[in-house]
Amino acid sequence: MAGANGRRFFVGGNWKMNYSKAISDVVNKALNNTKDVDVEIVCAPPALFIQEFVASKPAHVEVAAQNCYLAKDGAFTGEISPEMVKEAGCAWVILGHSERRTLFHEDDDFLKKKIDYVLNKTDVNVIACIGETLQEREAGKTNEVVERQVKAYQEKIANDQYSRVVIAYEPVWAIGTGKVATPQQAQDVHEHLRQFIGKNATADVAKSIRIIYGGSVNGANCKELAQKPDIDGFLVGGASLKPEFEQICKARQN
Ligand SMILES: O=C[C@H](O)COP(=O)(O)O
Repeated sequence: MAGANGRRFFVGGNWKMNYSKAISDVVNKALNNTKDVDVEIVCAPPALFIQEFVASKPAHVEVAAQNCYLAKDGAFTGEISPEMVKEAGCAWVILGHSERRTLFHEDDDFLKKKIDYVLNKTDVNVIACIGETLQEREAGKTNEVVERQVKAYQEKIANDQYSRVVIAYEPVWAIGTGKVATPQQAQDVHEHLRQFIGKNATADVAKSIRIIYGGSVNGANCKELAQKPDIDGFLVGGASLKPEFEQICKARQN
């Protein structure tokens, strides 16, 4: 069920390169306590453990891959295809995470091709990440950077495909640092993005697209962030592996 603004709250848990049986047990315990919560929950374990998680997770939780390539199969050592992601039980894939951009040199042009492939060749949904570095923020370039990044994705998203896309705004300086953006800082960027996305698509898209925030979200700061009108959920790293993930999934509840 969607919220008053028509957008269903969305919480993603990005496990990154972290896995153990103990972590999986902790997450499943937290998730089992979210069955009656009106929120879309999507967890992204490392690729090798997707099928194990699919077999153990509660039914209301969806699964994402943390990345994929842009072909069905072939000589692409180390990669997995969107089709394989789907076959393993994922309804979602995360694209363009800042760690992929920075450590693995994925740029807007490459990500544009990836989102094109995923949306047009499969029915896998996309969590499309964007976000500025500290240097870019301090130089007053936040809007310029996120506009460039989101526009690259938008070039390949047809108006009727936006329901399959969630935009994750993750300021790089807030990821894994404990320095969460203030609710107002995040709201300002989300509001700007919503208007910008609408200009490149339609007013209906602007109204319905879900824009989630990521960067040091935890059980203590999630409620205040969740009150902001343009924050439609979270992409959570570290805290998605802990019992507090339950509270984060419940951030919009009274
Ligand atoms: O994908 C999640 C983000 O990178 C946030 O990670 P974090 O919650 O550990 O800061």
